[in-house]
Amino acid sequence: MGAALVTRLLVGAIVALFFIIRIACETISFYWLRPRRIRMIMERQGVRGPNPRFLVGNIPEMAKLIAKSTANDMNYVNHNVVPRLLPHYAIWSKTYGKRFVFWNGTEPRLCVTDLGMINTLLRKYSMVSGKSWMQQQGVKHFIGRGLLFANGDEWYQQRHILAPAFTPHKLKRYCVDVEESTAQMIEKLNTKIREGRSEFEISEYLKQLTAEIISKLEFGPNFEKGKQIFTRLTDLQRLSAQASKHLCLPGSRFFPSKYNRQIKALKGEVDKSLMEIIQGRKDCVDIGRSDTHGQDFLGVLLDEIGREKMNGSSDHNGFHLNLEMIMDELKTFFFAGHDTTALLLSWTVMLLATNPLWQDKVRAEVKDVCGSDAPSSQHVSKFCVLSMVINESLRLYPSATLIPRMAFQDFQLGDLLIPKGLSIWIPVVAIHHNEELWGLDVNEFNPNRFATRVGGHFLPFGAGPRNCIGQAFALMEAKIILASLIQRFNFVISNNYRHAPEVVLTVRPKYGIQVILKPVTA
Ligand code: HEM
Repeated sequence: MGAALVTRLLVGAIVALFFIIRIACETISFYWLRPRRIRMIMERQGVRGPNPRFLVGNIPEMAKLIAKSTANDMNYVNHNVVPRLLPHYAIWSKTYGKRFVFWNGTEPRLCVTDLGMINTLLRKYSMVSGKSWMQQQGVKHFIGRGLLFANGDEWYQQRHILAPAFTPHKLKRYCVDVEESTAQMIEKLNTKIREGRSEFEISEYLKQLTAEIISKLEFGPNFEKGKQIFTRLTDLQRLSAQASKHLCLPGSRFFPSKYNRQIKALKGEVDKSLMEIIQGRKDCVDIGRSDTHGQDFLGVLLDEIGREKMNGSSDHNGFHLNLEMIMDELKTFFFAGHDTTALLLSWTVMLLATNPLWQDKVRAEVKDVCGSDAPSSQHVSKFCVLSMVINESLRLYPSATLIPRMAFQDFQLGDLLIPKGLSIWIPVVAIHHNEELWGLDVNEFNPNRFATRVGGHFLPFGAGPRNCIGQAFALMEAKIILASLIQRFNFVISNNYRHAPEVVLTVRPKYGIQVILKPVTA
């Protein structure tokens, strides 16, 4: 009896020791050996960069540079934003050349601006590269395993399941919601003007508008509840944005720190409310109260689960959608689909408010195309000048400053061997402001450059199979909203506007966009 107990204890101790040694080895490999190996491989190929510090890499240096470059507003509305938004890129690309490696904590990141390499990476290697562990950890509590952060086969199957939600027929349907919500916002603005107000912080209105629209797209009749949930999700996004500061230390995500506790509590609250909507919609069909899950995005996803149940198998190579994943997709699409579009609209209003000649040109086009009708999906394809203006806005202020990809296996990219575990960063905002690609007026607002097709150096929606799934919808939505605004109002930039773009996941105006609105008289 005694001997058996001792044997069991001994076996237990050996197993525990085995696991401790394994975890220690994995930690050493992950935090030290692997990064060292990647650094050596890249140095052998002549790619260098700033020296990283243990565990924190170049994060403190980047944080310091950004704090300095964004400490003050820009002197006047000028669009030379790269030294302000990516000061580390501006300095390191001068010191180390067009491609260099820097370290986000223990994650090595190769910065690449060569268009041939970018094209190959985004188009050819979409299955063997993707979002890194560090990035996934940063958004784990916020949007989880939805399309934006999924990788490999899981990403591929999700993309195929979600594509039917963005057919031209569905987009037209969603536009009815865009038109309705825009009309309501315009009415709100008009009421305030009638009450005597003339200055508006327009980006706040546009954020609320796009949040309402994406909530309608996702939840249809349940959109008001969806909107409330998404307010909490925005708080969660703000907390998650600080993740890189909190994830450098090994195991830090397990510490019961104030940050970790706050994030978990908020996530619990958001998930519970979302699950109530999802389950409610599903129950209606299960108990026979309704024979359809609905035409909205949630309906498309629940239909997919219903189809799997009926067929008894998945059409997607064994990949199964479940309610948890639906929740992650709903959060992902809210995150990816409302702030980005609101920012496009806000920057475009700012650009038109500071370029009255272009504002007049767009207004004349809207009058030509729509007459006195409210802009709608049927007008969208006829807005040529507006399209050029939107593209120029996306060039100067792309919501996504960077497109990241981590290599999941070794592969050849141009003349470089990319080792497994190396992250590749495409600095979109720097490419969009590159004089060699765009000409001497690169930092000026000149929509005429989009009068003809531009090449692979215009990347506001990414490229290749992993490009933005919502691109067509975002552009339709933006055109309807901007055309509606410009049809009804003249906008002039207010003296209170402070030009201070900053990056908080996306490129945003630090103090909003203050404009003076005057109703257009016929
Ligand atoms: C002006 C508005 C928008 C901009 C500038 C934008 C930009 C982007 C970019 C650059 C990517 C690629 C990210 C990468 O390759 O890592 C992306 C992906 C994505 N976008 Fe958008 N987006 C916009 C609007 C939308 C809208 C309206 C939706 C949804 C309704 C949406 C949903 C997504 C999703 C789900 C992905 C991930 C696609 C995948 O990985 O397969 N986006 N977006």
